[in-house]
Amino acid sequence: MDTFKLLTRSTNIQKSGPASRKVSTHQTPSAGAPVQAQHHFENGNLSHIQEEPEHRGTKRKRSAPERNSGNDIPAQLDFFDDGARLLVSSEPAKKVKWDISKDEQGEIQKTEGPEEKLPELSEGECRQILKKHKVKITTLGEKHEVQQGHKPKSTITESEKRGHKKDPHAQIFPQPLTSFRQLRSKYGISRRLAANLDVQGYTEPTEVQLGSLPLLLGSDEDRGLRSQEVKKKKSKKYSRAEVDLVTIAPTGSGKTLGFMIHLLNELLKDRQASRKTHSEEGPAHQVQALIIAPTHELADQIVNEGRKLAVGTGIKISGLKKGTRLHIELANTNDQVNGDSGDKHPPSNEPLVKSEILVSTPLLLLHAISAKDSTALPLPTVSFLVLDEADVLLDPPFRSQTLAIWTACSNPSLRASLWSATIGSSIESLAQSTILDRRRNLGLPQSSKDHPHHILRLVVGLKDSAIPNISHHLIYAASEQGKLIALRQLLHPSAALTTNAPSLQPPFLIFTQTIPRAIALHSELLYDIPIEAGGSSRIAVLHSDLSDTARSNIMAGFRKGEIWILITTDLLSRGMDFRGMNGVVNYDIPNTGASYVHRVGRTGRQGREGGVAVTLYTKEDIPYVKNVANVIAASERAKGNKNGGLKGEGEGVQKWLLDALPDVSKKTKKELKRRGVESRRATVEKEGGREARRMRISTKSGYDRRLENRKKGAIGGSRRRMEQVDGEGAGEDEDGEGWGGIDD
Ligand SMILES: Nc1ncnc2c1ncn2[C@@H]1O[C@H](COP(=O)(O)OP(=O)(O)OP(=O)(O)O)[C@@H](O)[C@H]1O
Repeated sequence: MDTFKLLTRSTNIQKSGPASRKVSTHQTPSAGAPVQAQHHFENGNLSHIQEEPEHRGTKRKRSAPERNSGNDIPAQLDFFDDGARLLVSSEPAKKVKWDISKDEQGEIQKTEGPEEKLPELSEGECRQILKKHKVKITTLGEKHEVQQGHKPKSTITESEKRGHKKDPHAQIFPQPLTSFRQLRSKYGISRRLAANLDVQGYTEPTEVQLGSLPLLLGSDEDRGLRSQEVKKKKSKKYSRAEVDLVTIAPTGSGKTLGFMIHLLNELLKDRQASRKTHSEEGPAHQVQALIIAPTHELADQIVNEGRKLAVGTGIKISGLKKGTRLHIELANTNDQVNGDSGDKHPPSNEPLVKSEILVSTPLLLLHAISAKDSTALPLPTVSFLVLDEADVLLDPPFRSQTLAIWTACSNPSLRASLWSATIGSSIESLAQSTILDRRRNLGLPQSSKDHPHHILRLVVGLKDSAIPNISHHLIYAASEQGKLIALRQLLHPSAALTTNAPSLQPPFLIFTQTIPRAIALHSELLYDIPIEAGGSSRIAVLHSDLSDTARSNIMAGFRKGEIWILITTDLLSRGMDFRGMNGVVNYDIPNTGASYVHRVGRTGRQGREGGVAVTLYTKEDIPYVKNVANVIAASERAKGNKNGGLKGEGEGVQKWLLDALPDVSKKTKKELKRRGVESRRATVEKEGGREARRMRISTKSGYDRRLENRKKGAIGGSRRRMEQVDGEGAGEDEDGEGWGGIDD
């Protein structure tokens, strides 16, 4: 089953270099055009950018390794290529040699190749590079000391010219990160971390990393918030970035790596600093960074990714387990409640969770820090809070939990960063006010020259839009039965040859609106895969009503390629990174435009071409489907498909359809977001079951169903009668007397 092993992003920590990745020669559709680290908006890569200033006559000495020319991808990133190509194209001479051996203290002795020492780019060059990669960074919140010279003239307002206060939403142009080498040469990340990045095959930053890492790792000069002249005068000492960051970047663009590099670097620097000042480290493995994610599956994935980067650094990353308490007193209370003696956890400075980075869902973490009266106990050791999929975490039902955790982070130097492919303005404002209120409540100074604090927003590409490198199909299926027929057509390998249906090869995900619908669809499709191909074991259903163990077994099966088709709810719509995912089927339309963006973003990751997103809709969906149609049209426009996107037959959204679909009112949108299409929630108990019958997932006619039910009833009845007879006989001995049990 090598074909489907492409999904494996996780389980084992990679020990060897990218060239030794097990690659398949099989070309799946989503292998498509080769993978590029930067992909979404720029056909070229950074080599173009680096050439440009030279074209314009700026002399720049570059010791950086050459990148593959043109649109050739770095061999390390071409997960679908065959081994031969990897051997031919990887040029060992140009790779940094990280000959790492550990000494007794776990320190690294290494031999490094040449480090990339690029001179500072001028403001114009920064602006050009960021623009080319559609990276836009603005300051939010407090008034900032933005250098007049750092602002494009066109954005300087009349009042600013007259010397009034500067626009708080000014665009800034930080030094972009044009290669991962700069992480070491310019931002001084640890050698081990740099080596781990190299081993994992990361050489070229993606757009979101290009923009976010200088903001998080650099100084105010690197961020374009203070003139470079100041920097030249000052020695470049380590100082923690006083930046809270809101990042909005497309699905699959590498946000996880962005925040993980930042956290690991900060924690390693902290450790180094505390070694220097106290000649010893602080308490080992104290929780210093929290990463909150909406689902267990995503939390597990983050832990896995983090561990690969943390190999050999001594930094521990773990996922919070059910029932774990973060405070000694809470753990002891638990013991007392459970009748334990209480001396299991004698008061000490030993942390209960021995990890520097803790990843959790909001509810689990809140339980871990909540006292009996439900108040959240403070987390003073936490200096970093990362909200992955921040928009969903700051929306009901997670909002109150997330805010309670945020408030519990009482460390004055807490830095927060929020990441998602979709963050609406209301969530952005909530984040901003939470940051500012928290500072006020802690009595921290507002941003000033001496205590600069910035809230920055980074947007990559078109805000809140679906990635342009997948093909979107919006298919009208009239009724529930029609949807099932359409789905079976998609499942049939020859569908694309005989009809206009898009080609959809496993592995793929199918999303439904509710858990009962996912279960119903699963039992309907269970026997659609021929026995010779693995039969019912190839298809599975995953939802939050399953036990944790069942959930992780299914995830492991899907990642290993044993399961080809996974039916699920929005549980897996966010953050999950399955390599080589060929498609996504929205069996039920998503509740919001953002939900569409995230669901379809499970394919086409890292810029892979060939991913397919199919959305089926019925006449019940017509009042709501414009939400989705608008997102598809925007994505097609981003592709350069000006007419609204009729690229292939049945692909995208045709303009006439977009015009014909009714607009969705604000009220309806709100209701839809909360409940989905109401008729799909109907149960047999309601309305005499009529609506439920209409929305049922089944191809069987009413007549067949009645026959089947009668048959089932008859079988059930006869079984009950048999049991009754058996029951009457049971408990009687041969003499017909009741059994009296065992005498003492
Ligand atoms: N610089 C890079 N070069 C090559 N691959 C990268 C790079 N950065 C990240 N990746 C890979 O890209 C994939 C997607 O990354 P990630 O899961 O972080 O995306 P994301 O932006 O968080 O997406 P989502 O919004 O869906 O959560 C991962 O498999 C990751 O290993």
